[in-house]
Amino acid sequence: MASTSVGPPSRSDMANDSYPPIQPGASLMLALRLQDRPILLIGGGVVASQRLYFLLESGAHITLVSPSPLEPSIAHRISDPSTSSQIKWHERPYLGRTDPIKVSDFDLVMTAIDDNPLSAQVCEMCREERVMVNVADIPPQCDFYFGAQIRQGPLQIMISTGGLGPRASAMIRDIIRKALPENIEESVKGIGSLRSDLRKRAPGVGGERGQQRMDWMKDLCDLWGLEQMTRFNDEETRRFVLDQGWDNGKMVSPTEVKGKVQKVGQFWEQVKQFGHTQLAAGVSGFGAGLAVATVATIYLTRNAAR
Ligand SMILES: C[C@@]1(CC(=O)O)C2=NC(=C\c3[nH]c(c(CCC(=O)O)c3CC(=O)O)Cc3[nH]c(c(CC(=O)O)c3CCC(=O)O)/C=C3\N/C(=C\2)[C@@H](CCC(=O)O)[C@]3(C)CC(=O)O)/[C@H]1CCC(=O)O
Ligand SMILES: NC(=O)c1ccc[n+]([C@@H]2O[C@H](COP(=O)([O-])OP(=O)(O)OC[C@H]3O[C@@H](n4cnc5c(N)ncnc54)[C@H](O)[C@@H]3O)[C@@H](O)[C@H]2O)c1
Repeated sequence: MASTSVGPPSRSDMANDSYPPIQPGASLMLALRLQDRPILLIGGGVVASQRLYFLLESGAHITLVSPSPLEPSIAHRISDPSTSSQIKWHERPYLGRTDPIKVSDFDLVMTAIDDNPLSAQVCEMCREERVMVNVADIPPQCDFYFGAQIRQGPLQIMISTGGLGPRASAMIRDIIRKALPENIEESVKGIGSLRSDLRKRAPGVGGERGQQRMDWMKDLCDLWGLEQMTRFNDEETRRFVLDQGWDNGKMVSPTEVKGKVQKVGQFWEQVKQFGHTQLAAGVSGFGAGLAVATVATIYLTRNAAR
C-alpha cells in the first residue's frame, strides 16, 4: 500500500489530541536564507555551475576553489559585473587538510569534484568543525541534498526523493509546474502585500492580537482562494478589505469587494475623463466646480462605507 504523508497537526487539530505517527528517514525541508553568508564551493564543473547559480540567487558570498578550465557559465558569472562581487575565485585545486582555506570560516561547504577520497576528507573536516556539507559524489555523507526546484518570484517549491532518483525529481517537478495556476506568482505577491498592510494596521507579536490576526488571515485566504488573491495587488482592494473586514472583525468576500471597489474606481475614471474634457473645451470654472463636487461626493461615499 502506498504510504501517505500525514504532517503535523494543524492549530485547529491541536484540541483533538491527534498525534500522527512519526515516519523516520525524512530530511528537514527548509528554505535557507543565505544573503551575504560565506559559502565554500569546491570544483568548477557542471555540478558546481548549478550550485553556483542557486547560491548567487540566494545572495550568498561564494569562495570558489577550482583549477582552470572552468565550466563556461562559471567563468561568465565571475566576469559579469552583476555577480562578480559575490564570487572570490582561487584558481587552484583544493588541498584538503593542508589547505590555507579552512572550512570553519564558512556557513556551508559544497564539493562538486571528481575525486572521491578528497570529497570524503572535506566531509570529515566539516564534521569536526560542525559545518554543514554537501558532497555531490557521496550522497550518504551529505548533510543536505539539493532538489529539483521551481522558482516563480517569491514562490519556491523543491522536490526531493531522498537521494533515490534525481532524474525522477526533475520529472515530478515538471508535472507540478504544469499543474500550477498561470498567475500563481501574482497570487503570492498579492497575499504578501495584504499581510504586510495588516501587520502595519495591527502590529504586535503573539498573544490574543497575534491569534486574531492569524485566524482572520487564514479564513480570508480560504474564502478568497488562490486565484482571487491576485486582486490584493491592488491597493484600493486591500484597503477596502481591511477597512470593512479586519476593522469590523468580519470577512469580506471577493464579490462584495468587486462592486464597491469597481464603483469607486469608475467614479475616479469619470472624474479624470470629465476633467480632461472640460480643460480641453476651456470651460475651466464650471468643470472645476463640478469636479470638486464629484470628488466630495466620492469622499463622502467612501467614508460612509467604512
Ligand atoms: C535534483 C537535482 C538538483 C541539483 O543537483 O541541483 C539533483 N540531481 C540532479 C540531476 C541529476 N543528477 C544525476 C543525474 C543523472 C541521472 C540520475 O542518476 O538520475 C541527474 C539528471 C540530470 O542531469 O538531468 C546524477 C547523480 N546525482 C547524484 C549522484 C550521486 C549518487 O547518487 O551517488 C549522481 C550519480 C552520478 C553518477 O552516476 O556517477 C546525487 C544527488 N543529486 C541530487 C540532486 C541529490 C538528490 C536529489 C533527490 O533527492 O532527488 C543528490 C543525492 C545529492 C545532491 O546533489 O545534493 C538535479 C536535477 C535538477 C533539475 O533538473 O532541475
Ligand atoms: N549531485 C549531482 O547532482 C551530481 C550529478 C552528476 C554528477 N555528480 C557527481 O559530482 C561530481 C562532479 O560532477 P561534474 O559533472 O561537475 O564533474 P566535472 O568533471 O565536470 O567537474 C569536476 C570539477 O572538479 C574540479 N576539481 C577536481 N579536483 C579538484 C580539487 N582538488 N579542487 C578543486 N577542484 C577540483 C575539476 O577541475 C572540475 O572543474 C562527480 O564526481 C559526479 O559523480 C553529482
